[in-house]
Amino acid sequence: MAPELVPTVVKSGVFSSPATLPSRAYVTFLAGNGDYVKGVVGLAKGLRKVRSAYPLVVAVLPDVPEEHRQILESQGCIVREIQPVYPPENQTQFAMAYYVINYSKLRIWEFVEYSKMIYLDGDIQVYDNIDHLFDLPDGHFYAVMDCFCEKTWSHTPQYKIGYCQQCPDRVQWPAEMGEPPALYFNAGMFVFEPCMETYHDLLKTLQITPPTPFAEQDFLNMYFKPIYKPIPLVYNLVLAMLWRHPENVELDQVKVVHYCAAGSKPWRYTGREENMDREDIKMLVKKWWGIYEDESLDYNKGRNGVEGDAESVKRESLIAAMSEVGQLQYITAPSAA
Ligand SMILES: O=c1ccn([C@@H]2O[C@H](COP(=O)(O)OP(=O)(O)O)[C@@H](O)[C@H]2O)c(=O)[nH]1
Ligand SMILES: OC[C@H]1O[C@H](O[C@@H]2[C@@H](O)[C@H](O)[C@@H](O)[C@H](O)[C@@H]2O)[C@H](O)[C@@H](O)[C@H]1O
Ligand SMILES: [Mn+2]
Repeated sequence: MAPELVPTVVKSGVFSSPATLPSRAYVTFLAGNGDYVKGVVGLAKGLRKVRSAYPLVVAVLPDVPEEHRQILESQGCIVREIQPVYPPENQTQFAMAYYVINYSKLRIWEFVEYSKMIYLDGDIQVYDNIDHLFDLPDGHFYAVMDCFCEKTWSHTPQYKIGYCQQCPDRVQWPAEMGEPPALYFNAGMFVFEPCMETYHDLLKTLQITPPTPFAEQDFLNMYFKPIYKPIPLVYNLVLAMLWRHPENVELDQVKVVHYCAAGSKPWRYTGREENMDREDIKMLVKKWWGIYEDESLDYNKGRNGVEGDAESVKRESLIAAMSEVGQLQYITAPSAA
């Protein structure tokens, strides 16, 4: 009988036991009793397909029904209930009502049992392993730059003059309009460090910040501007880039797709909205469904769909997380025979 391989972490003076491993996790946000839960199930299965070493935490608002929470737990998600976060009472009419609930995303800064987290919207799918982003240097806020060309931006000066950060030379920012807008990220995906001090300061700052059309996305851009670092577009393809800036997109290199364009949510896709009849959109929606419907990707199923026991699943992700530390060595356990 082959000796059992037992992983052990070489004592590097940093991690003496699994309990002190740097805990990392993906996190997403779920509100309401509607169909976004399908997006989160798809995301959980997509992360499993790319064999991520880290769990997916789902921050759920109180209005997410128990049935949906159980579906997520059955897919291996860690479900954490959060309370809503509202912007200052007297001005909510300025934020697109649809987006107001997204301020509740700010609760994820209190998940301090994790040293580093990658936030992903529920309408995002991960098609290549991006665990390496957890190794980005601490002290920064990493996210992909957004695009200003969709009608959703028609309230902004940059939209009015046709300026976009994705192609700053197409329409020069006129000197008479002062500084061009600071680099602005899409808040559907970002790498951050939970921290109670930051969390309390975020909420305190929010209470004196009038809501704006892109709600928590605008707020996060303002708040993290000093430490924001853009990361390549392959980590969050905002679909509008395909028709607004095709010269910036190499679709076969894209690791993360963000189904945020109107009509692009795969679980309610009809193909009738503008741009939704494009071949690349149809391919990306089909790709999302391929994962969502793949039963071999259900939790506790092995690579070939063979039932894997929960222990083996846990050990595999612990080994992967420990190998992350780069201190992992295998020793052969004494033969039991
Ligand atoms: O009814 C809703 C609306 C939003 N969300 C969550 O909030 C995120 C941000 O909303 P959305 O992705 O629709 O915004 P977009 O990226 O399309 O602007 C979603 O991905 C979900 O994770 C949700 O759970 N239920
Ligand atoms: O609450 C505001 C939202 O703002 C962002 O979505 C926008 C942004 O991507 C625009 O650039 C698009 O034009 C637009 O369609 C899209 O809704 C985030 O994706 C989402 O997570 C959330 O923060
Ligand atoms: Mn989104």
